[in-house]
Amino acid sequence: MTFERSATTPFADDTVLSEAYIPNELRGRDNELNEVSEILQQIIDREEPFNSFIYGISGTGKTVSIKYKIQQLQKALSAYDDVHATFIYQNCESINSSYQAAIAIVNSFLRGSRDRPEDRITYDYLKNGLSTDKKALPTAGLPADRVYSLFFELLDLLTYKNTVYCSAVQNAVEKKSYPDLEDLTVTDIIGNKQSDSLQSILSNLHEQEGITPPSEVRDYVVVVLDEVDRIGTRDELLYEIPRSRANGRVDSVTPSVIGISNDIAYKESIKSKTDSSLRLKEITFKKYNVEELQEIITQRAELAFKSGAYDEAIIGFTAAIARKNGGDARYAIALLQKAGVKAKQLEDTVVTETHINLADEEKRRDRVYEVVEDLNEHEKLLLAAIVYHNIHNETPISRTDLYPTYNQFANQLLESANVSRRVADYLKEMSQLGLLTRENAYAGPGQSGFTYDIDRVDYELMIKILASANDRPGGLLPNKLKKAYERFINQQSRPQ
Ligand SMILES: Nc1ncnc2c1ncn2[C@@H]1O[C@H](COP(=O)(O)OP(=O)(O)OP(=O)(O)O)[C@@H](O)[C@H]1O
Repeated sequence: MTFERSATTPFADDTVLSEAYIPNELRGRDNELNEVSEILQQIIDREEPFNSFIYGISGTGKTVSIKYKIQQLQKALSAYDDVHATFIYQNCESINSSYQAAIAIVNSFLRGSRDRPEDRITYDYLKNGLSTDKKALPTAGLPADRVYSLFFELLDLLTYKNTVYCSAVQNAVEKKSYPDLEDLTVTDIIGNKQSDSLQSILSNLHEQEGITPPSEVRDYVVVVLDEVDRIGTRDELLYEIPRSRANGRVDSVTPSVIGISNDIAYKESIKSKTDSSLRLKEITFKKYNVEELQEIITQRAELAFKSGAYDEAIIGFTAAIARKNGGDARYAIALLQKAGVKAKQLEDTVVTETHINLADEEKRRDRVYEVVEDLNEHEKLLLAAIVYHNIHNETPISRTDLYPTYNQFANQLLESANVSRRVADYLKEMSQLGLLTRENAYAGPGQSGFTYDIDRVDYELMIKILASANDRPGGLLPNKLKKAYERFINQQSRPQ
């Protein structure tokens, strides 16, 4: 097969549907954006910064709003030469301790600064200023104290003097070619070299060239810890960063922190730990309603698709689906992207509700797959038991009626079963994950209060996942369920 550009692609620019894209305007977040502005405004005003904790369920625009506001602040800061701010963004999704987060941040500077020319000076200076000559810190093995000292050393180095100023002086020296300063190094400029010629040039630069002297600039460092709940509740950077100046761990910069999380339990744990000295401001991002989702979808669809390549009806349709999924803007955008790909595969020139439906189905299947894969062995077998009863039209089913089937499956495949009380916890958890539906059906003393059911369309998927579970031959698919499923399929394919 040779490659040719598809004539039927509906996309004008699919990059606007990627997670990295930051829209020019954020819809439906006026209150939240105003609150974020309030914290960042302190920096423009050269005041003590607020620390903040941002909470909201998944897809409510927390990350994009922070990035958007930081971009705006950075632009605004160019008008003020007496403030300098460095923003560090760290996603903690795959990090499980403050220790690891500190290492990741130090390493992103050690590694990243070399790749970004504008940070070259920072890197040169870091090399001289950080008390390590490693190109990257190992992710294990260093004592925690050492890691945190390096982390705070790094924050303390991220000043105007070490970066913008240093590079302005170097440029000026190069332009004017001062022969006796040809071998000038970063460290010389920063002030360790007290030569008269350097000092007179510096004062000339301040007066004649309008380069602000470092003594007039206040330095801020804002550390954004996204998905901060992942780093757990011990030695938290979330508390250490705001206190680092008072504790003497830094003295050149004023650090602050923005923690972001969608974990309600973490939010509650923060509340109980914070005291007023932290100046920790909590901001809650509301779920999007259908109208707000429509605005977000319209904005993306207009940029992503060619004119006339989507049916207007998909806007409301997609918004309604996303609202049912917890008002999740990420889900809505992912549906647009998948629907566009579906239309292209089917060589349809217009993206319609049909493609959105196909995309939604595929995404739901992917989600079920992920959730089921993460269940423990006993939960998987409970699921197997419910599928078994569902095939026999015996659901909704109570825990009491379900238990013997689970017990049999678990004894056969795992050689032991959990007690009924534990099974109740599993069932509750699985309902919360959206795998099972749970109905209150109180049937009198001694009876289980709930009944459970599962969505019939997912049989094939469930069987597939169970059969490949836990890397064992035959997986966790009980024989009895396998046979019941095969009979069910045969009946379905028999002519009526
Ligand atoms: N108001 C908005 N306008 C435009 N796009 C938005 C808006 N809110 C969210 N999005 C988009 O939706 C997606 C998810 O947003 P974001 O990552 O900010 O959510 P989140 O609240 O941080 O979610 P999580 O808790 O899962 O990390 C991103 O692609 C983002 O650009």
